[in-house]
Amino acid sequence: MTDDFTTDIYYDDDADVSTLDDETVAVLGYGSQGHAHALNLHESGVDVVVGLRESSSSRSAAEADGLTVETPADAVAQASYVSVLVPDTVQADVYENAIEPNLEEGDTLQFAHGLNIHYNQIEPPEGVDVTMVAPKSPGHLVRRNYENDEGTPGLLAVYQDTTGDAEERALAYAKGIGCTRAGVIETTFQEEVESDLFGEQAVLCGGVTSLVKHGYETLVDAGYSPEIAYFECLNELKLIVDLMYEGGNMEMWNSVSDTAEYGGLTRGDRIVDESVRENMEEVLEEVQNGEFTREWIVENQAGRPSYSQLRNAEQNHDIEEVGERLRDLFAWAEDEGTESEDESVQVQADD
Ligand SMILES: NC(=O)C1=CN([C@@H]2O[C@H](COP(=O)(O)OP(=O)(O)OC[C@H]3O[C@@H](n4cnc5c(N)ncnc54)[C@H](OP(=O)(O)O)[C@@H]3O)[C@@H](O)[C@H]2O)C=CC1
Ligand SMILES: CC[C@](O)(C(C)=O)C(=O)O
Ligand SMILES: [Mg+2]
Ligand SMILES: [Mg+2]
Repeated sequence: MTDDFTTDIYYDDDADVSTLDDETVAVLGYGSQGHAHALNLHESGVDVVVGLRESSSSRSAAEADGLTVETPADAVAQASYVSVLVPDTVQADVYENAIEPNLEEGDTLQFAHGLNIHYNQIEPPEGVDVTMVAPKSPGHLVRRNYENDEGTPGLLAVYQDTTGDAEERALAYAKGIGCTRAGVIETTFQEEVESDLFGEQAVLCGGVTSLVKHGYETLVDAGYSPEIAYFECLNELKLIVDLMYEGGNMEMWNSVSDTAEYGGLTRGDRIVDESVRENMEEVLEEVQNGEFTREWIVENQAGRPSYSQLRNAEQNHDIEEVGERLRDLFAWAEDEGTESEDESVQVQADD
């Protein structure tokens, strides 16, 4: 742990995976986060059981990876530590039907995102610990980083500590999935949920795709070739962000030409201007006052009509088709799939 920051940050030396010796960890779900947590914990020496529906399409993958698979209810019944890694929208239902009836006093109920606890969709009983270990990364990279002996930063929060060991146990889990290699920041469920929802909506997922599409459309509508617009506004973004990731904005500014730096510094704030900042504040308020989560719950209850429509529009945007054709021609292009797509990007960055 270091004292240099505004909050506690934990590293490998602060955690001990053997805290979970003699315990079974149930990982519910084998999707993006679930497969990464289950495999990383398993390879860290933790006894893991994966909880999946009988009909689950992920069952064969988990079994092929050498893991024991049970139904969610049976997995919880066998375990003293339950990691809830099914989608946020089904967690309340899975909790009611499979988790709550099988929880025992002293068990740990853990999340990778605090939405259902923070917005009161799940109300855990007294007598169990409720914690969160939230990797700040897509699950496939949590797995890849672990396999490469690297770590993934994460957040840790304790919502309810009845055993007195909640923090120590969550730290052991965080080490088991590789997060303490990179640093685990102590937080609260509220701070994790609100900052995560804001970040993915305004900057990381929503903001950046919108910026890319607007840039691409502006060039194509002005008569430039879609291929050039794709490389300029989407492909090169990864290379620019790699520099920001490695050394902050200054490393990026130092690497690009003076012309790019002057143009960016004088024009950037004209694009993302004060009105964008006001929009960001509105989006944050909708997260804080629960409006976004209420909307998302109703959208799911209605069968996701808007979500499906928006997803189709995104899928049918020209930039997808142009990008697919171009990526197929990359020298390192591999078979389809998240792993191979991730690989291809990595090779490009290393070049
Ligand atoms: N995606 C990410 O990288 C990140 C996610 N998180 C958080 O991690 C948690 C998990 O998210 P994520 O990994 O994206 O989830 P996924 O959508 O990838 O989870 C899919 C898995 O959940 C199973 N599942 C779906 N519905 C049910 C159900 N009703 N009952 C039992 N199992 C079910 C699926 O199996 P089946 O074949 O049965 O459908 C599959 O194994 C969420 O809280 C999320 O906010 C946090 C940080 C990043
Ligand atoms: C940025 C999206 C994320 O919050 C994540 C990968 O961290 C998510 O919910 O998937
Ligand atoms: Mg998120
Ligand atoms: Mg996130």
